[in-house]
Amino acid sequence: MTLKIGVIGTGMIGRDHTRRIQQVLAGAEVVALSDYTPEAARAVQADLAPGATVYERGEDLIAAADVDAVLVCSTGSTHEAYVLAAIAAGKPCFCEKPLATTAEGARRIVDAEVAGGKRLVQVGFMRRYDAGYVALKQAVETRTGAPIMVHAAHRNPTVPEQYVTPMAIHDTFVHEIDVFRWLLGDDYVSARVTFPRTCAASHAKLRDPQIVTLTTARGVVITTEIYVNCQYGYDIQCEVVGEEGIARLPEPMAIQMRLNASLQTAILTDWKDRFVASYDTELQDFIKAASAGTATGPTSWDGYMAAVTCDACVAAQESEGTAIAITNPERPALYA
Ligand SMILES: NC(=O)c1ccc[n+]([C@@H]2O[C@H](COP(=O)([O-])OP(=O)(O)OC[C@H]3O[C@@H](n4cnc5c(N)ncnc54)[C@H](O)[C@@H]3O)[C@@H](O)[C@H]2O)c1
Ligand SMILES: O[C@H]1[C@H](O)[C@@H](O)[C@H](O)[C@@H](O)[C@H]1O
Repeated sequence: MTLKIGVIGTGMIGRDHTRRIQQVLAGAEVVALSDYTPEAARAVQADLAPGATVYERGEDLIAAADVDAVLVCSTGSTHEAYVLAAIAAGKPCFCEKPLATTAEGARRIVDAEVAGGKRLVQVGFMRRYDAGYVALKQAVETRTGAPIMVHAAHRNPTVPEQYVTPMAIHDTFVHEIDVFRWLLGDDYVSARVTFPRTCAASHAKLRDPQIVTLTTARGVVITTEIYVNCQYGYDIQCEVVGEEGIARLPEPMAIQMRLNASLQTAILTDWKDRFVASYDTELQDFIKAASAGTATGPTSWDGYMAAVTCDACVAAQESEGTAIAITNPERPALYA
């Protein structure tokens, strides 16, 4: 059976996911497209999915009889309503991060999915599918002894002008928030943010870089440098210090060169290249589960816990240097 997918939001990532479904992955085809700007959907239709129907409204795409499953790739603030509509229609739904822009919104999705009694939502936290993070998790679980500290960095070369201080949490650090919960099998109890001096490449509404310190329920302290104007490349670093040893996230594969009296390897500059294989694997996983009428991978609960943690981190930005407590509500049995 070929899973018939509808894609809502045909901007950068909606286009890229349509390409991978149409040209890379097995078992699915894009039969419907929708975007707030219909020309954007029609452009993706022309380039990648000539057989797809273009809908002016995402709600109509979700309701369409020939759409088996939905990808929500629109602007973050629109995710909640579309995911709730997909759950109401009983259709599996892959939602790009964030699941919702508020913790309350993400909780409404959790409650709707729990009320329906089965998993229908996968959140696009693709790092869990990255071969390097999978190997790191295995090393932490079997080799390093119990983790004590994590040192991490999330560096982007530049960001657009409209990127402001809280986005370093909601848009960027949200990946670390999810992947460290998964890596350590632990939840957060507090967040603190400190700001070094702002770099010259930034602007008045963006304090960059910043350092976020998360503490987990088991007492692991995670420090992450978020530096989104680092200039030199797209660089994701992570080192876990355990009782018996240290495990480090591998660098992306790169040819090592001996040239002009120096030893060189290139550093990637675009997040799409850094995680290209993980996007493929996460969506193939979605196709497999959705073909069986359900969902797998990162859950609505993970999306909700990420939103709760984001809120605490933004509060921590606003009260620079102060630890903000994070409460962990009881996890519903559906996400055990
Ligand atoms: N997992 C990742 O690494 C990753 C990477 C990039 C983006 N994202 C997420 O994907 C989402 C989209 O990001 P993007 O970079 O493609 O942004 P984008 O701005 O390129 O595309 C967003 C699209 O959504 C459309 N849109 C806006 N409101 C809409 C509505 N109500 N209904 C339908 N369409 C609507 C816009 O017209 C636009 O075409 C964001 O939530 C972003 O955080 C995730
Ligand atoms: O939307 C992007 C994307 O999620 C990248 O993975 C992240 O590195 C960027 O900071 C963010 O702006």
